[in-house]
Amino acid sequence: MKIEFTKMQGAGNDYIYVNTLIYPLPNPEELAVAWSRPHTGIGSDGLVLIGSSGKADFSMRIFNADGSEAKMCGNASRCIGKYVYEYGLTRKTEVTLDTLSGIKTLRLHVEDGKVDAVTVDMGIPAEIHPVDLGEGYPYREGIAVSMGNPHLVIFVDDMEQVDLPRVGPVLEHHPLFPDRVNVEFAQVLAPGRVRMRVWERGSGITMACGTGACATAVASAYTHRCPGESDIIMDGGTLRIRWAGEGTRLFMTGPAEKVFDGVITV
Ligand SMILES: N[C@@H](CCC[C@H](N)C(=O)O)C(=O)O
Repeated sequence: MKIEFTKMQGAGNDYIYVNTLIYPLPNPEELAVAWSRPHTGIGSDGLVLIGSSGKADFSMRIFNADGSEAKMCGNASRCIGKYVYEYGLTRKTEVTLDTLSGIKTLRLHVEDGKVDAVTVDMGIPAEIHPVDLGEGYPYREGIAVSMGNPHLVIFVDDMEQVDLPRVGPVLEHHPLFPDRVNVEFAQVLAPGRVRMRVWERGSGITMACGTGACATAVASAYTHRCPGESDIIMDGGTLRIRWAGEGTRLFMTGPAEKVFDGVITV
C-alpha cells in the first residue's frame, strides 16, 4: 500500500505528517520508529497524524522517534496549521486542534497565500516547581514544567559546557519522572533572550522543541530571570513566547516549513 506523506519542520524540529482522513494508519508506533530512522527510513524526529475531531477543526497525534506517543507538540501544531491551510483542508486562519492535552487554537499568519508563521495558544502551563535532582547527577537543580507534556529546565552559565549526548539520557530517565521527561538546558543571554538546547524524551537531541521553548520561558519567568515576553533561541531557530505569569495562558509564535512531499510503500 502506498502512503503519501509530507516532511515538515518548525525551527528545525522535523516530523513526517500523514493525513489520516485519506490514509488511516493502524500501527503508527511501529511506523514512527521505522520511518524516523535516518539511513533506512525517511529520517525525522517522529511521526504526526492529522485527523478529524468531533470537538475541533482537526486532531493531532504525535509519536516520537522511539514510537512513544506524546500528548503535545508545539512545533508540530504550527506545522499542522500550515498543512491544513496550504493543502486546502480549510480556509480558516483561526484553526482549532484537538490534542491529547486539550484543544489548542492556532492563528495562522498568511502572506501571499502562504502560512509563514503560526501563533499557538498553548494553554496554562502547570505543575511549575523547583526540583532537587539529588546527588550523583550531573546537575542538582531544575524547574519542572508541564506544557501538557513534562519538561525539566536546567539553567547554566555556559551552554558550551553542556555535554548533551551524555547528560540528556541520564536526566530523561531520572526517577523523579516516572514517565520520562524532556530536558532543556537554558542560558539567559540578555533580558528576553534565552539560548536553549534540548534532549527530547523519545527522540534525543533535536534542533528545537516548541513545548520545550515554552517551558524554558516559563522557568525563566518563574525564577525572575526573564519575565513577560522572550525569544528562545535554539539550534534550528527562534520561537517567541508570551506569558504573563502563573495562571495565565501562554502564546508561542514561530515558523512552519514544508521540506518535501513523498510517497512510501508499506
Ligand atoms: N518536539 C516537540 C515535543 C515532542 C514530544 C516530546 N518529545 C515528548 O515526548 O513529550 C515540541 O515541539 O513540542
